[in-house]
Amino acid sequence: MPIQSTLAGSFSSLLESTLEPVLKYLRNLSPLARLCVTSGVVFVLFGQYLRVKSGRRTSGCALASRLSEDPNIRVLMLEAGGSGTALVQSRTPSMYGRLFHTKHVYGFRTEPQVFARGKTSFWPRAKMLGGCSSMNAQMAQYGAPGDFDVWAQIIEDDSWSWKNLQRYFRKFERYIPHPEYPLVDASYRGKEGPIRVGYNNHVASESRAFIKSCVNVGIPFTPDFNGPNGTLGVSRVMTYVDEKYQRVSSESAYLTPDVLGRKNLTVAIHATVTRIIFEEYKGETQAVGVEFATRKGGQKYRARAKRDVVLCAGSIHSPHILMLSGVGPAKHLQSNSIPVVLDHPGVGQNLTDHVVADLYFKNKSAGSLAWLAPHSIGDVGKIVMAALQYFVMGNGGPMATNLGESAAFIRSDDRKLFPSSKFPDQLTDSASAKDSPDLELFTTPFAYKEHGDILFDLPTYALHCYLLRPMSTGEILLKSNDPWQMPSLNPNYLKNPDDLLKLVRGVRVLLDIAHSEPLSGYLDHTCTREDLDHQLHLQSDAEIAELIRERLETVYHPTSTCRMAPKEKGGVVDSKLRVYGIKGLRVCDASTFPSTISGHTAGACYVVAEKLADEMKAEYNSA
Ligand SMILES: Cc1cc2nc3c(=O)[nH]c(=O)nc-3n(C[C@H](O)[C@H](O)[C@H](O)COP(=O)(O)OP(=O)(O)OC[C@H]3O[C@@H](n4cnc5c(N)ncnc54)[C@H](O)[C@@H]3O)c2cc1C
Repeated sequence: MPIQSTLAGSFSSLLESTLEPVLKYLRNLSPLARLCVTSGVVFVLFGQYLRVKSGRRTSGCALASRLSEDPNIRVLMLEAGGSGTALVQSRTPSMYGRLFHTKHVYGFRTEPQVFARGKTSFWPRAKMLGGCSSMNAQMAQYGAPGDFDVWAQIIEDDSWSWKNLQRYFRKFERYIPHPEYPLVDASYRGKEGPIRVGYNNHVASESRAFIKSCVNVGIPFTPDFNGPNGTLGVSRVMTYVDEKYQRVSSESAYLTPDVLGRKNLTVAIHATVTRIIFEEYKGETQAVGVEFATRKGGQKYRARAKRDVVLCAGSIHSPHILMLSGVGPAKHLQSNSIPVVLDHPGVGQNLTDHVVADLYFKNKSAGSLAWLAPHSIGDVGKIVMAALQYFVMGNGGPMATNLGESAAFIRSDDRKLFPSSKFPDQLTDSASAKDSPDLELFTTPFAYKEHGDILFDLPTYALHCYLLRPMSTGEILLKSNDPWQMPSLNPNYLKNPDDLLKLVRGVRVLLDIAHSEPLSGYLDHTCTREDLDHQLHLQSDAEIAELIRERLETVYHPTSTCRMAPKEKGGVVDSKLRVYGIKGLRVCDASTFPSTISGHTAGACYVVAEKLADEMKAEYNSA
């Protein structure tokens, strides 16, 4: 049956019969959740246009907010989790790690990584409003200009080039000038966007010293990683932390009470999309809605869309939902007893993730924040004082650290840092341009293992090196056709040998930095403990490579599993983020990145959503 007539003819009864259990469910939510979901909005699902979006995440909140600026566009957003802004661990910049093993997070583990000692890697992904922007490290570096020019080349559409995306970076951003950072050219930063960025986070003296030590080993200072001169250099990291020292997430910025008060926007939480519903119309397959449930084994609900279903479920769940719905590699779907709607070999492929190797040092100054995980009465005292400063006096302090405080973006073929006499190998250049980096070095005010599960019993400081342009890629596959069983994740870390060799270079330069003044003055290089890295510079490259394999972890940036690229090149969506071969179905999140970016992924997620919102509004209004 044609979609238009279904909506025109029978949508009110559909609303009552199909969604009454959800309405009942919504009425039974806790007061806080009620506020988030209903907040003056009536659960109305038809109008001039109807969209259904699954998930309310980094990209999803931005898209829903922008689309619903147009009163003619009706938006229903479905999110598997609850509110992020309601959680103190999300709002407080230093506390996001405390969410990792809670019900607000999907605690994925990768398949054993054969090139990294067969270890599995923990991949926390947010299950809450705002998605991973509600629990990320708040580092606001958006990648290098060349990354987006590569995107434009891959998808053969110049609207994705750096030059043309500038207006979207400015559109989401509201830069808060900071007296300590007068060198930033504020005229280059966005002024009126919803996402507040600036330098309001707490920074340890060691992280300031890191910047000077980097300059001393030959890495130039840059005032702004997102400035007109590109991203190479060392600096303090700009953050998604506001003037009140609170996290700025996609939820807090885009879903304000005003936005939630719009009559044409409905946000439902604890609503997990289990599959997309398709219908055949005039010989074409069309997405007409989604099926969702509040829990495994619970009642299933359906919501229909008049125009588009937009998946914003992130790099793991968007391909997962597509495959569960019959859109993916045909043989793989069949082997999981899923009827094939469309053979789409690219779905779940091209999984690309940034990996990090951590170095641990004993901190001999008073600045270490290792006491945030207390080991003594003295540590507890420090926590109490910090909590008073942050929560009672409201003036920030150590609890306002985002942990990733300073960073340097470098190239592994920089001959000043890596002279050919010591590093003779010619490694494949995977950077996006000659002035784009392939390695990031960053600091944290204490050392940790296993994503913070294991801490040291002494004051520490940590340096980290991560690979920005890995050449190893992997895949996401189904484990079964059960939507509640999480898929298999295999990023194939270090499959390409050059990835490891670049990390070895990164670790080498980190060790130089650690042994250069002024940072070296903070670290106790006389310490010989084997679980610390004060003697690591004495080891061979082969030994360092083994240490990297052992310590390798995700930096939480999986991308490109529903890649925007020509279909014959493994693309899943076109340059308007439409799934090839299916009408009314789009994807809008990090899964669509044509290739990964040389930095932190949240900014590009906002850009993708801002751009799509503009294009959808224009498209609908001209229809
Ligand atoms: C610990 C951590 C630290 C990070 N640090 C930084 C950083 O410092 N700077 C930076 O720029 N980036 C950082 N990132 C990465 C960045 O936050 C993500 O790349 C970005 O937020 C991804 O956005 P997204 O829209 O693709 O998906 P997500 O933000 O992951 O959103 C997906 C959403 O979909 C929902 N969902 C999933 N499945 C379903 C379903 N079936 N039905 C309904 N809803 C569903 C989820 O609950 C979630 O809300 C970090 C990420 C993590 C996890």
